[in-house]
Amino acid sequence: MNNFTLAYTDLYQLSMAQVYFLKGKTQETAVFDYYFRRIPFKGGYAIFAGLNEFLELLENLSFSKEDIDYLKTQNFDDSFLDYLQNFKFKGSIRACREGEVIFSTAPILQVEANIIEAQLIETILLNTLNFQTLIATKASRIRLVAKEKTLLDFGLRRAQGPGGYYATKASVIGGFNGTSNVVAGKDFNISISGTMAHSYIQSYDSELEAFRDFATHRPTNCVLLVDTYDTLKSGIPNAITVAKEMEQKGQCLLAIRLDSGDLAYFAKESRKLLDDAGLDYVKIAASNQLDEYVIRSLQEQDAPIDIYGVGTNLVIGKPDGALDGVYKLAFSSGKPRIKISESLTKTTIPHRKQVYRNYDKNGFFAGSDVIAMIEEKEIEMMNHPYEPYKTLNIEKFKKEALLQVVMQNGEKLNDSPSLEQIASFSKERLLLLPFEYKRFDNPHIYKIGISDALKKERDLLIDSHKN
Ligand SMILES: Nc1ncnc2c1ncn2[C@@H]1O[C@H](COP(=O)(O)OP(=O)(O)OP(=O)(O)O)[C@@H](O)[C@H]1O
Ligand SMILES: O=P(O)(O)OC[C@H]1O[C@H](OP(=O)(O)OP(=O)(O)O)[C@H](O)[C@@H]1O
Ligand SMILES: O=C(O)c1cccnc1
Repeated sequence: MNNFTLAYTDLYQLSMAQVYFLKGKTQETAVFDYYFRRIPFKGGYAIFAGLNEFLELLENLSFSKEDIDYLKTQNFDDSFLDYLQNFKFKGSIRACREGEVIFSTAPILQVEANIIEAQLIETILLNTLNFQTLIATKASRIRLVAKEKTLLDFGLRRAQGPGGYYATKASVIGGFNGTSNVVAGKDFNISISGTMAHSYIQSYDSELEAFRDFATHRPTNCVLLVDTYDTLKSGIPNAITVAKEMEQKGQCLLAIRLDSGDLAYFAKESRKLLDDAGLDYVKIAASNQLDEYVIRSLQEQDAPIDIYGVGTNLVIGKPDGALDGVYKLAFSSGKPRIKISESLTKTTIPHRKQVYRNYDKNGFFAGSDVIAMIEEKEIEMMNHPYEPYKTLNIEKFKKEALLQVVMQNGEKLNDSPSLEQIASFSKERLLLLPFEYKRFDNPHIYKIGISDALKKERDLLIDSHKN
């Protein structure tokens, strides 16, 4: 699916890059931070996703001859277009591991490159990381309430165009088990599964015949959709008949699927009918506008649902639809850089930085990360980034540096982890986050602070610009 070129960008990146180029800034180093300001879904954490695709894209990113021909029609300077023709990203990147549990304000990733390269990759970076992080976070919330139940992504048909491809991948990072999306299954080695549509049953004069043909010609992992006409009076009795016929052939019906009505009620009644027929191994799948709240409710109602198929609400990241991740200049030409805003929360944090996660004595996340200057070693205090008098003593906590070098001279330093490895890392990390931060309603606020040294630098820079 990755046939992007560097033209996958916003025009202003190219306009700025041309100015840098014509001003001879091809050797000028810049550092940019990637972070977001607000945790999506009013939640207490997010899950970082998309890093692997981003690094792979970046290694191969260039302008095609057709891109350059097109740019020739857009009033760019010929010498700049010659430079773009040979463009290759040669910078370095430090980042959290993909799957990491992340919070607002602290950099998740830092790019260091010549200013033209660093600027030109902004759009594709944000486009890749914001979306996958949003969807992995949504998936993680759904996993939290679904406990050990099987979660399948059914969203491709309602995704924002091709976004569905990466939504499927991100949903696995957040804890989904499989997908109906065939191409994502193939490319990312995700287990694919599926049932049948109402149209298939409607196309027959008899629901029973429809089930029977399906079971005969597609017996492996066969799931029968039982709600086309009357779930309890027709769908389930017909499914039982076909399950019994399958038994005669040494086959097993995997599941029935409910797709409308009161899913808890129908699941309970269906379970009874199946069990009474000696089909306790036949699972119950449910779908229909599910999200973390409906699934939480179904779980609380003890609905005997084994498999949840989740589509729209997952892949479009409803209700947020976007992560507000931003890419901000922190350092260039040997100087720290800042963007000042009326609102302190929009004032950027300058310098090359490291982010440390604090651990409590039991090895769980202690509820705070501190952003420090990259060269700082001992950090004893952290300051609220925007409220001057709020400080926290963090001396006693064990600390872990979250940003590690993942790309140098434009080359990835490590082999790409498999999706399974990323998902299992994410699961392990989420286990270290106390429940209060995972709560949907008014979750505990995870503290992000800045070190004394960084605060001093930032405030000096604000003062120097104000004067
Ligand atoms: N027992 C339940 N507890 C909580 N939410 C449920 C329960 N059963 C179903 N839901 C959810 O309630 C919503 C019902 O939506 P809607 O009224 O559109 O469904 P429906 O009328 O049964 O289905 P359709 O319109 O597809 O025939 C869905 O999001 C569904 O997942
Ligand atoms: O509700 P979502 O979470 O988005 O899950 C996917 C939905 O897509 C399908 O319906 P659709 O009406 O498209 O096709 P169908 O005829 O197979 O039901 C499926 O039956 C689910 O209801
Ligand atoms: O396999 C299914 O049941 C399925 C796939 C996509 C969307 N809705 C349902």
